[in-house]
Amino acid sequence: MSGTDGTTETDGATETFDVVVIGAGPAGEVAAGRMAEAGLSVAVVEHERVGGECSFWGCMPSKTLLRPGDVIAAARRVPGAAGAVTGELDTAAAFARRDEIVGGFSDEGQVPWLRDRGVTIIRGRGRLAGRRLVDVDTTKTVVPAESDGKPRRLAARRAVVLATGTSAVRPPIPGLAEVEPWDNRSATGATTVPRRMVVLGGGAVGTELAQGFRRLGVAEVTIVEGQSRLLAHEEPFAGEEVAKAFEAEGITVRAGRKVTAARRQAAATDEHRGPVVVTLDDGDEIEADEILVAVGRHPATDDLGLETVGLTPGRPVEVDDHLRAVGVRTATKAGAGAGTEESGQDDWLFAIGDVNGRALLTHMGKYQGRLVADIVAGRRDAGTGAEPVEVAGAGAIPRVTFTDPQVAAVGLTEAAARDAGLRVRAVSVPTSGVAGSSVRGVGLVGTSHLVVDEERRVIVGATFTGQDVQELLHSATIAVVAEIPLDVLWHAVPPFPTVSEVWLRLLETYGL
Ligand SMILES: Cc1cc2nc3c(=O)[nH]c(=O)nc-3n(C[C@H](O)[C@H](O)[C@H](O)COP(=O)(O)OP(=O)(O)OC[C@H]3O[C@@H](n4cnc5c(N)ncnc54)[C@H](O)[C@@H]3O)c2cc1C
Ligand SMILES: NC(=O)c1ccc[n+]([C@@H]2O[C@H](COP(=O)([O-])OP(=O)(O)OC[C@H]3O[C@@H](n4cnc5c(N)ncnc54)[C@H](O)[C@@H]3O)[C@@H](O)[C@H]2O)c1
Repeated sequence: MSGTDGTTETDGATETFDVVVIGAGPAGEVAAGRMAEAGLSVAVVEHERVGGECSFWGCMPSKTLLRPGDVIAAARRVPGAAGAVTGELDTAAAFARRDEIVGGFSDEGQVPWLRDRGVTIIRGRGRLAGRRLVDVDTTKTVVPAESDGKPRRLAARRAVVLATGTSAVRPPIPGLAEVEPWDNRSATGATTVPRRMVVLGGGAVGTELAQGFRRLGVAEVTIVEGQSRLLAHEEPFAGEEVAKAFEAEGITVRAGRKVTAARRQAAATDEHRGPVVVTLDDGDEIEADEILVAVGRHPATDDLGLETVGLTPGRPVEVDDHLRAVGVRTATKAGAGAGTEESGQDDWLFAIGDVNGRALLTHMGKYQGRLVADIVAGRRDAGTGAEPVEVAGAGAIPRVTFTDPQVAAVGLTEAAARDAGLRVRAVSVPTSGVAGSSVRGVGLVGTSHLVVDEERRVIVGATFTGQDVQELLHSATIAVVAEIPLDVLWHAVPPFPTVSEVWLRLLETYGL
């Protein structure tokens, strides 16, 4: 098999590209587009919608549904504006805006970005079929009009990139499957709000959607979280502040509790599914109209043909710092006996985005997509000539939970830094203690917090809670990634009156 970059070949049975990407979510899209821009011939195989979970059932619809409640809450904190908020949140208009944002659940708006770059989109379900080979079942697509239903075999000259994402975990709780709980897809795609809702899991999905639905009009919302606090992976104060705000707006938080059983009280009718009752491990029962399960994600590797290259299905695809899959069965070596195979590192299989389990965030998947595109296209570091490495994955992952108050964090928590053996000191100040916060309204809450590596005098973690703190985060991300010494940061003067003056207060509190 031979070919020049930028061309596609077919021998009738096998179509050959430089690169085959499986999955056109944010990670796969970015990787495919950037590789095509570099002149490679690229096929991307997608069985649902170009844009993936984020565009249709994740980031975009969830943030759209949160926005009306956020704006109203922010206006109510501003004397002079508060009195102008006289009506109720218009739930129907919020859902209509969500429908616009998800393009009516069509990917027509997303496809041109790939096609304009010359990427071939193949509708169907992709599966590895051995070294550098991908089989596509073109009957398995939600866009049958673009498929002739015939099986296709694709060969990749340079690389196969797995970007198949995840789906919601449904824990094996007795009765849970039978009550047909909501997951992120049913919740972000809802067209009505239930009167009462139980949310299982107080992580990112659970907290955002619990508050979103409360503000959209759900009368009773209860979150059941197995760990001792909400957002258990963040600094302890973050989950505590979110829980306090939730309780104040009528969301009940049952932390440190497990659901042991679920049942529906009555049989479903056309109009009504009947109330659902969940039993907790302390014997309490909670009755609701819907239960949302938000307890984490399962990688889409169950039926991806991983076993054909020596990897184990049903788990995240482990990768090295160049995003190459670890443990891929290497090709038969010349001179070795027929059928001899060696297990070890091979260089053609990459896994990016949620499917590698490193950081289940759109921006991190896209970052990994850019890195893999550069590696496959042969770009090297201008200074060292080295292959690109995933620098941000090691202790510099930025994340924002879009609750009110928001939780925006990058790098290590204080506990994680200590666990990593660092000698750290943490400082914190109230986010509302600066003039920039006062002009934004009254009753604002939140904390700004830095974790400083005492030996190097650099920031290894930062967390900001409060209203609209998401835009503070990138300054912290730059400080963490660039390892800027505190004494240099002292000369980065925050403008007055902005909330970024918390940086000044934090450095002063540290002792500068
Ligand atoms: C409710 C919710 C809210 C979220 N909000 C945010 C947020 O605000 N910010 C943020 O950064 N992250 C957020 N996330 C996480 C974000 O959605 C994911 O990190 C992101 O979608 C991962 O991108 P991906 O490309 O790796 O996978 P996905 O988006 O899951 O895309 C994978 C694609 O692969 C396709 N696919 C799978 N298997 C095959 C196959 N065998 N053949 C062909 N195609 C296949 C799928 O159909 C899908 O299109 C949220 C998640 C949820 C659930
Ligand atoms: N704003 C954002 O960037 C955003 C928003 C939503 C999701 N996401 C991403 O999606 C990923 C998945 O989110 P998620 O909320 O599903 O998972 P998660 O891992 O963030 O949270 C799941 C929570 O469920 C709890 N849990 C697990 N099993 C339980 C059980 N049986 N009973 C009660 N609680 C239980 C866990 O302790 C955890 O707190 C996140 O890791 C995040 O990276 C990001």
